[in-house]
Amino acid sequence: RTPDGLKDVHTISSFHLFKSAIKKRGGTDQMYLDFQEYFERDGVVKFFIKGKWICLISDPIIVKNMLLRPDTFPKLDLKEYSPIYSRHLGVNVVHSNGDIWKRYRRVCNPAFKTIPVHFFVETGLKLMNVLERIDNKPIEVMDLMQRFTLDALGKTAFGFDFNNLEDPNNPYVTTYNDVYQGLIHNTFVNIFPLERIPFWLNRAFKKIDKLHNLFDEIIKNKHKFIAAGKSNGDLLELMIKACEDQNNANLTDVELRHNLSIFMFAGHETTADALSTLLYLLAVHKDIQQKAREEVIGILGDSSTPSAEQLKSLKYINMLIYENLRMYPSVPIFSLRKLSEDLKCKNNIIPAGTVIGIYPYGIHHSPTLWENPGKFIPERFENKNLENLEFYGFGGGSRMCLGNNFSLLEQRILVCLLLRKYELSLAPNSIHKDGLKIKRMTEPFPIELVFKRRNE
Ligand code: HEM
Repeated sequence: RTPDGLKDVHTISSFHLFKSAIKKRGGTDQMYLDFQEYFERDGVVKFFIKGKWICLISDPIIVKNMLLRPDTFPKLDLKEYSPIYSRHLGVNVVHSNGDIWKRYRRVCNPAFKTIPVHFFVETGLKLMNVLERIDNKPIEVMDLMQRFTLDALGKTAFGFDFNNLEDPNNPYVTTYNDVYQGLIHNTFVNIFPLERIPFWLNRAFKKIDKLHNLFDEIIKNKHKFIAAGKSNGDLLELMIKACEDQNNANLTDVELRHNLSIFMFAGHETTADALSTLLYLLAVHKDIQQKAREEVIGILGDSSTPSAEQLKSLKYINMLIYENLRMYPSVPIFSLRKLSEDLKCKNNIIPAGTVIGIYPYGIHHSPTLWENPGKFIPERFENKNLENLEFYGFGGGSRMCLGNNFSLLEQRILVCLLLRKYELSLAPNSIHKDGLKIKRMTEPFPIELVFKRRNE
């Protein structure tokens, strides 16, 4: 039954959600089109999932206010949402509140200050080797980007090589994918109440525990590595060292594991999706692709890989990255929050206790906030202060993305390497020739691109 306070908020029916999942028409773009009238008029719609009413908020003023007052709009305890998420991610820096969150941030912040860029370059060069072997034939980029970002994140987060680019079927990758593709990012698991079936849940827990064993082993080895006086500069090492600071409370190995798991959760698919849609946009906007290439060649000169200084100067590439994230925000719904007080949203008063999801797609595509929101126009971000734009690709306020610079660097490096060497175009007869077709949430149907070697 709908609670009284939510009666006037428009409902996306469970049948609609089900139909979207089955018909593979569950993209966040289609959801916005189907319910744009209500998002624009009320700034909120609701749906029922995992035994809860969830309100999706797209009103920019309310969203700004929510992000500036995290104590009034705390994150939902994962235990209340899903046993699977809770088992894998525990209490971590994304889903915690108050003092626990502050304690985690004190340990994580210094780790993200010095990002070991060379790992991105090394992994990027490995990806170039894969492309070299393909030789002008169409290749599916979403899979390729997933493999690249997993390898890059494994190395930068804990100095571990998943080797997904060279050997995608190795047991580490399979163990990881069993949890992420099979459970965490699986639409059916997220829509249907499978977690209520004890047999199914037990099997899911076994897969999660297997991945935990791998992470625990990595943490154990890292302690030994540091004790031997060695250094690699990855996030795990920097976090362990930050714990040694007297002002920081020590994190237990389980807390370290929960936070490393959330870095994988928050940083792998997000960057892979962003890179895939960006490469697609470059492939279909040849003029923009050429302008971006000219910037890369102008700044890099003869060097084949970018230095940290050169990366800072890539202004146009940065604009492309932001505009891509505006059009295709790779976090389509922010981590859920629970209202600690009633919330007035235009004509509705949403009662305290309601679960809320911030919906950036609705803000980024609102015709009242952006001119021609469906068009790829990187110049929107030229000389603009991001705070003055209704842009929430990386969140906002004190809970803003901790890995935004990490991801920006990773994306800039890969775009540089690719544009310098290849000309990108959409494969002939692509289903995306009249616009990107999204299958579920932010996941497009496979995108085949041709990487044609340039005559330098
Ligand atoms: C294109 C890539 C990425 C996008 C679009 C993105 C987006 C976001 C967004 C929207 C939030 C805010 C969520 C909320 O308020 O509920 C967030 C938070 C966060 N992100 Fe990212 N992210 C990306 C990459 C990464 C990477 C690579 C990492 C780490 C390796 C990372 C780690 C985090 C963490 C730890 C938080 C939580 C911060 C806090 O609550 O204190 N993200 N991200």
